[in-house]
Amino acid sequence: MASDNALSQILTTQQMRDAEQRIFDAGMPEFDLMQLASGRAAEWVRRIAAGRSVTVLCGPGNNGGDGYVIAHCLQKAGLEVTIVAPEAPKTPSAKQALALWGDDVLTSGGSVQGEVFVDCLFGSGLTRKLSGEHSLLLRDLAERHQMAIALDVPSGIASDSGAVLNERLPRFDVTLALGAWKFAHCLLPARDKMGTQRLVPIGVSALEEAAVRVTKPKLAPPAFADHKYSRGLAAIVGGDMPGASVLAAQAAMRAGAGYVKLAVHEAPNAGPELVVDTSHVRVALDDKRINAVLIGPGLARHEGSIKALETALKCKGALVLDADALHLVEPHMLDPQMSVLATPHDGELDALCRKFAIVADGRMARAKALAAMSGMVICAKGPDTIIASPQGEVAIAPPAPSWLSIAGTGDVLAGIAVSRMANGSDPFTAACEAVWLHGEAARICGPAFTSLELAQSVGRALARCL
Ligand SMILES: NC(=O)C1=CN([C@@H]2O[C@H](COP(=O)(O)OP(=O)(O)OC[C@H]3O[C@@H](n4cnc5c(N)ncnc54)[C@H](OP(=O)(O)O)[C@@H]3O)[C@@H](O)[C@H]2O)[C@H](O)CC1
Ligand SMILES: [K+]
Repeated sequence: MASDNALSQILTTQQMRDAEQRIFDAGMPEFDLMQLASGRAAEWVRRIAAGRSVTVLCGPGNNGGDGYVIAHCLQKAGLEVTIVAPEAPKTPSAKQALALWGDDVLTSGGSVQGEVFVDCLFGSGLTRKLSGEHSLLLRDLAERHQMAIALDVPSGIASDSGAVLNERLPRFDVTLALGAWKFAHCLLPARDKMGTQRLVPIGVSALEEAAVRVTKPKLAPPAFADHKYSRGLAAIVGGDMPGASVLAAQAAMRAGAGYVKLAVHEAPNAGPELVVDTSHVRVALDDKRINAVLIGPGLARHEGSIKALETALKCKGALVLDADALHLVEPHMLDPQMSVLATPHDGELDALCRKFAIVADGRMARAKALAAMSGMVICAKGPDTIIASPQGEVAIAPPAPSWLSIAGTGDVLAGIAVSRMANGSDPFTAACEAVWLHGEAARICGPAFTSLELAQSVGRALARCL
């Protein structure tokens, strides 16, 4: 498992430096690590270039040092290579790398006509926005080549926040992350600049406190002796707009729970496979066998909804709060003994942060602070979904199809999550599993699907995790 975690962990610049330091302390000289990292990155560039000429833009730090080594490896492999370096190397390893290259270096890019461009101007050590001169050089070279590859982090992007510091930065076709993922590889707007991403492993070990990328969960089929209650009973509380809770239930039935019950005051037009309980929500939820409850999708916001939410909160078990429930819940209503997962989109995250008096910059900081303050696991959903636990764990979803940007997909996500929690997953694990299954269901659907089709694909997504 440790090696799996090392490949999915997301490190800050400081954590990356500490990890490198541990490698140096274990006896590897700094320049050897640069040669190892750059040699492996060069192999990616060589395959992508497929015989085409390569231009490498080198900066003054170790990202630039990597560039000189990559250029050297590619030249040795027989490719035509040009280096543009507006500044001389400053670090000892970058100076050694220039010496290894030992050939001409252009200080401006005006006359360069290559086919594949590699950006090694700045990487994780970028501390401020690019100067006008650097920004223009980068854009100009990227535009004059057929394709652009960024080494580690594209220049002009803040590694720890994913902020894009300059306007009109190029969009890269490929980004090669060195040693570990950085937050910029996972968060918008940076991720949108990076094209296809590949991780170049260099032997960094797994860090217990590191954030991780959500990876495919390993799920088990039901045991031979299992029955519907041992697999988990999930109750979904519907409201004035029952369509949303039907979508959640359709997803929940395919995500692991053995029994999904929809509690609504009026039976919706749904298939015979769905168990609908139209008794009062107090009666419907008064069942000790219920393992997890979802409330929020289609609930509406009125006195009756608050009563339903209070009833759900009295169940004392596992709870998923979504949509309207996130607007209705108040800090004093939450019992610290409960396992609660909240699945807010950006507007709902804002509303929750106001209620819990959270003041923090950026979605990740807000999700982490809200989780710590409220005791809930927060799944801040969006194109770069962030999952944060009260204990400080953080997971970020890998890219999912942009076709998910339709109404109803949030209801499907909440339905998967409550099913996983009824099946026994803790809220943080359930959120990671749900996010992965949701993305995979969208990939199975292909372009332009409905939310019901998405819910109906969850079973096939789950099959890929067995
Ligand atoms: N991940 C690994 O295990 C390895 C990574 N390597 C590579 O090293 C870089 C990080 O190298 P580092 O030297 O820390 O940083 P950079 O090369 O990104 O640049 C830092 C230098 O640039 C100056 N700076 C910062 N921002 C700007 C700016 N906007 N304009 C001009 N200059 C800037 C900074 O100095 P200041 O004092 O001026 O701030 C530094 O001189 C990582 O990305 C990998 O590519 C290694 O190869 C080993 C393995
Ligand atoms: K770079």
